[in-house]
Amino acid sequence: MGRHSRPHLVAIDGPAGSGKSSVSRAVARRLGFDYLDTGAAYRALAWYVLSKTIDPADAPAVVAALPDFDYSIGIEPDRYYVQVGDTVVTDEIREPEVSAAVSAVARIPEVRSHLTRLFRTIAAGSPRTGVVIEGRDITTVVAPEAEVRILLTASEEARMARRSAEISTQSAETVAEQLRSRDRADSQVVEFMSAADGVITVDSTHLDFEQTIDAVIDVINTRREELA
Ligand SMILES: Nc1ncnc2c1ncn2[C@@H]1O[C@H](COP(=O)(O)OP(=O)(O)O)[C@@H](O)[C@H]1O
Ligand SMILES: Nc1ccn([C@@H]2O[C@H](COP(=O)(O)OP(=O)(O)O)[C@@H](O)[C@H]2O)c(=O)n1
Repeated sequence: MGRHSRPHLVAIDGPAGSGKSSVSRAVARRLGFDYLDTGAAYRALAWYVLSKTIDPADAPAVVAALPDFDYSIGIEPDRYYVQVGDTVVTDEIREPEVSAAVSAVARIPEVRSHLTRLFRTIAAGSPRTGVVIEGRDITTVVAPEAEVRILLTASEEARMARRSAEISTQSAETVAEQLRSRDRADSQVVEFMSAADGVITVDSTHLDFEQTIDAVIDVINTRREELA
């Protein structure tokens, strides 16, 4: 068994509601890996910008706020938290106001390069055998060298239904419209609707949660055998 007999990085991209966070966390748990949710950092930055009453569309003002953006995240699958400075924002970053502001900060190139560096540092600091990293540009920009690269997709209908089942404070139509408009804005900046070269697509439209975890584990095991 060589040093490369196990994948160190598993990169998972996909659109909103495809199951990236929940599936990545479950896969990490099963493998004894850490789990890095990159969307949380974009969300936390959007939360931070709003808390400073900065307009998320004011790119120079957002970039000027980056040096003071003191971010931390729990990467153990069972100790997930998101913190900015001394404030725990794990729940706040899922609020509709943050979801509505996040694409504006995510389209700023300096924000992307700043956070990309941060993600690489966090992943490199993991004491575990491997890390599952999940987002929109992990397979292409953040960790294109990852041993396993997966695009997790699901039909728009399935994704909207899953997300609206989670959010009880808004109507299904509102949730769906917000998700569609965020996907549209995000896909102008990064390509996550089709798989890049060497990236394996897992379509979860007709799979339940457990079946999706199994499908991702199968892809990882197949790659392990190829690399062994
Ligand atoms: N294959 C699946 N079948 C049904 N529900 C799923 C499946 N995968 C994920 N979910 C559920 O869908 C919702 C959205 O998943 P989430 O992991 O938050 O997606 P993402 O991180 O891609 O936005 C969650 O409630 C999750 O439990
Ligand atoms: N690698 C990433 C991850 C997230 N993002 C941005 O962060 C937002 C929130 O990501 P998320 O993964 O928490 O979103 P959901 O798909 O879970 O709703 C996305 O809508 C993108 O604007 C990004 O640009 N690049």
